[in-house]
Amino acid sequence: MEMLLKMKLLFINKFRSIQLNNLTSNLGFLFYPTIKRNSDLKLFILWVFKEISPLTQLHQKTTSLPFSFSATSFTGKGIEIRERIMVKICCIGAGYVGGPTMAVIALKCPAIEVAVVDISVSRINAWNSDQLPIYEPGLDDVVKSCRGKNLFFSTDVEKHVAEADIIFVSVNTPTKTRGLGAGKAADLTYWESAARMIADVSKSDKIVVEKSTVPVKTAEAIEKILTHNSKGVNYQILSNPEFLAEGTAIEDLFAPDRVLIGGRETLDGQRAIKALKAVYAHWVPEERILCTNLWSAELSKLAANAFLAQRISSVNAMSALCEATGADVAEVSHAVGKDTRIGHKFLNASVGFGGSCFQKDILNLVYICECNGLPEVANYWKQVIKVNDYQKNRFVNRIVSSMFNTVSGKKIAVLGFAFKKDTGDTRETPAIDVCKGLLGDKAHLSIYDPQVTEEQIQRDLSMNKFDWDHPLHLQPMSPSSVKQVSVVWDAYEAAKGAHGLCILTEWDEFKKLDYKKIYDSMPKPAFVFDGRNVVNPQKLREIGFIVYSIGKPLDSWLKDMPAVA
Ligand SMILES: NC(=O)C1=CN([C@@H]2O[C@H](COP(=O)(O)OP(=O)(O)OC[C@H]3O[C@@H](n4cnc5c(N)ncnc54)[C@H](O)[C@@H]3O)[C@@H](O)[C@H]2O)C=CC1
Ligand SMILES: O=C(O)[C@H]1O[C@H](OP(=O)(O)OP(=O)(O)OC[C@H]2O[C@@H](n3ccc(=O)[nH]c3=O)[C@H](O)[C@@H]2O)[C@H](O)[C@@H](O)[C@@H]1O
Repeated sequence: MEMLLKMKLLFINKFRSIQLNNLTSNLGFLFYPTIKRNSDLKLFILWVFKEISPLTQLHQKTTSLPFSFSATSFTGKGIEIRERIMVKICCIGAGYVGGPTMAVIALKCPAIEVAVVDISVSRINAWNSDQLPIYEPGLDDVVKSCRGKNLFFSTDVEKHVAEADIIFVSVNTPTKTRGLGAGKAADLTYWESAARMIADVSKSDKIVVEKSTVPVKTAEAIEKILTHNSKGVNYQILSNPEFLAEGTAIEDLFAPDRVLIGGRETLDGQRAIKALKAVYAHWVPEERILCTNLWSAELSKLAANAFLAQRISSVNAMSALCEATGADVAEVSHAVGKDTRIGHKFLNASVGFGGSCFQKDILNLVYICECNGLPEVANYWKQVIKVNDYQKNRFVNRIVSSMFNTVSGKKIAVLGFAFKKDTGDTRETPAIDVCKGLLGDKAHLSIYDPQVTEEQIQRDLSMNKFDWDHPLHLQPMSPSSVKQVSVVWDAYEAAKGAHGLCILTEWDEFKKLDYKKIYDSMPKPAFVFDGRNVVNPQKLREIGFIVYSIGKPLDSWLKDMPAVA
């Protein structure tokens, strides 16, 4: 059969059963790969656009899921289409989530134009420079391969929002520090202002996607803001929470365990889900894209973080018992994790979990439980945070009590400040609480982290709790620096002349340090407090150190000392 006819038939068959409203998204997402490979492309495209254009115009007028169209252009031998039916995505919030997720969408979907916008000029400038604002393995390559092609970073928030078909909102959702729910509830100020701005500037229908982690039922509130200010524009709200972990963000985005999309159970809601699903379907296998109702998607994100944090608090609670009994927490978690029902991941005892989300999201969950009259459930989850605080306090108390009950005037070297390895992020890092605890006992700290700057460490140590979770320009600008803290760029320099050395982040390089050299540079007795179980305590004891490792059998020096917070 003549190729052109074949293609027309294929086209007609393929789209016969599809409603007009879905036609264009299907054209864009499904059909393009087929026609791209055909030699009769030019004639076929002309046919499609002659016949289909009127329909697409109609589509734009009638559907609640608008898609932008650009003219096709033919180059060279008439084979290549440079521009075609194109979806435009805009992401509000160019942070740890917005930046990497959008970069990966742009990489995997060359047909989609992605604009990432932010009110922070310095952040956007950094995204447009060689020095990206966040450190994340693999991110540079992804950004470099799409930036300026189909990935753009801009402060022109309103323009990109107005042009977009799908708007992701990935702004801060900090813990409230004042008023109703202070210390627990999520502060939705930034979300609300983003929603109001979307309503102000939108002239065409939009799919608005919750990417930030938000309380259950936020979509309802957002829907109200948008529809009450809609000026005839239709909005569909989807919940598409993000599960990436920092340090492995690109890996996680390339091969997610699952992508979760929640939407309304109406026809329009289901269409919106389909449109977003089509974006992820470019690289995520169909069975990994889970579609649910809105509230399940919103709650699943809070539940997932709560479950993960709960595992860490469980193993950390065990670590205290190990120290009291002579058991070794690494052996216990290995034995427990061998049970396939439990699994081995996320069972590493530590000085406590950190990061921008676990604590915030559990507090948020606790607040939601309380508001729904479920105090027992709220208390259950609250305990996860209490154990985490206990673990950090216990660590500080171990240091102070080992060193003759005072660290006043003593130099303590701190290795690692980020909340985990392979990131420069310090939000809610346990290092802040440990350092503040030691400073409270008048220690002098010499801190080294391969990815965290002096300015950041000083800010973190002088900022109030939760102040960090706001756009940069709204954070306290020049907090006074803490005098007993120096920040150095080498672990050996940090340790020189220190009475004790504590390891607070599990950077690989801390495993390979020359601890004999370090020992020789320290006054005696020399102590190592390993909050991440990165060193071999036995080897260090052979050098001469007094060693405390979380959840490991205690050094004889520590045995009679008070252990608990
Ligand atoms: N960091 C992480 O690994 C993960 C974070 N999340 C959630 O994603 C959300 C964002 O988190 P991050 O990216 O870490 O935060 P972030 O602080 O790195 O980024 C948020 C960005 O939003 C911008 N912003 C705030 N209000 C704005 C507005 N009205 N218009 C334009 N830009 C605005 C800020 O300037 C900031 O650059 C939070 O809800 C968080 O809980 C979810 C999964 C993982
Ligand atoms: O919502 C979020 O922000 C994200 O929170 C976590 O990701 P992240 O905080 O980047 O890093 P994790 O690897 O989960 O580590 C969190 C903290 O727990 C600590 N941890 C982790 C694992 C473990 O076994 N023990 C332990 O102490 C880490 O050192 C770190 O301080 C979740 O893993 C992500 O799925 C989620 O998307």
